[in-house]
Amino acid sequence: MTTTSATSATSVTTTSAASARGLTRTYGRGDRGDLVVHALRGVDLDLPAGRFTAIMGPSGSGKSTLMHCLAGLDQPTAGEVVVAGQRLEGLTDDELTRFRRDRVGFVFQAFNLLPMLTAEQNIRLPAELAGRSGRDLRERFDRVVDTLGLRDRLAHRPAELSGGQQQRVAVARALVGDPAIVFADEPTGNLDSAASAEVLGFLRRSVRELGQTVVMVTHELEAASYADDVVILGDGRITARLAAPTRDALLAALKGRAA
Ligand SMILES: Nc1ncnc2c1ncn2[C@@H]1O[C@H](COP(=O)(O)OP(=O)(O)OP(=O)(O)O)[C@@H](O)[C@H]1O
Repeated sequence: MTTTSATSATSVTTTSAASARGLTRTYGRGDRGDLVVHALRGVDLDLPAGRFTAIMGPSGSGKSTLMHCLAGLDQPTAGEVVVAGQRLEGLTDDELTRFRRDRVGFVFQAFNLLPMLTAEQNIRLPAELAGRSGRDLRERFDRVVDTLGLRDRLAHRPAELSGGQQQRVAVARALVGDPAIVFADEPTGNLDSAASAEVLGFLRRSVRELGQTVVMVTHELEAASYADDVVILGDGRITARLAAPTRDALLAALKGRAA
């Protein structure tokens, strides 16, 4: 551990946007002679609401597995996950689908916009599928669109937008349903540095101005520098947790030594 570790309490508290206790994910079955992979080895983590947290670590350290378990996209082998006060263990597939639709926003490396829909239709679609409508949705839509600077792009289809603009549309889509937490998986992986800076700046604004909780997996030091907190994984465990780290502190923690 380079700095403060995650809390060592044994049961999950529900005041965080997301918490994990003893989160373990193993792939493969040793009894068939397969290679068993320990993707997560008992992770304890609390992600405070209203903050921007980056998850970093070497390839294969468990970042995506952690995010998928927290987002209800993967089932842990053992341990507890609570997101927005909801314990995920024991939920049926339908309940998990509803939970994700209603409480979680996603931003992926590939923007995953529907090509035949305009930016506005793409942004509204998940909230409308979740049955939201009326003044609350309109007000939230306006706030998100203005925060992301998309007002003059709403009638464009994805093919008529730059990569950075498409990712801003994807961020708006994730935010418009007012989710308890937004998970961003390498959101700048397909963007050049100018577009990356723009998208990261908007993610940070969504935290500052809309009170959003954002968790982002990234390989990029530059991207992590936009976060309030950085959690570093190594071989399925948290090896460091840093608040607003400098680039040098982050590099040192990634290399497993004090700055
Ligand atoms: N479905 C799966 N079946 C078997 N092994 C898996 C599966 N998913 C992930 N793993 C293994 O679990 C470990 C953690 O993988 P994970 O994708 O979470 O790491 P990561 O830190 O996100 O890596 P990267 O930065 O390369 O995306 C790796 O050893 C990976 O090969």
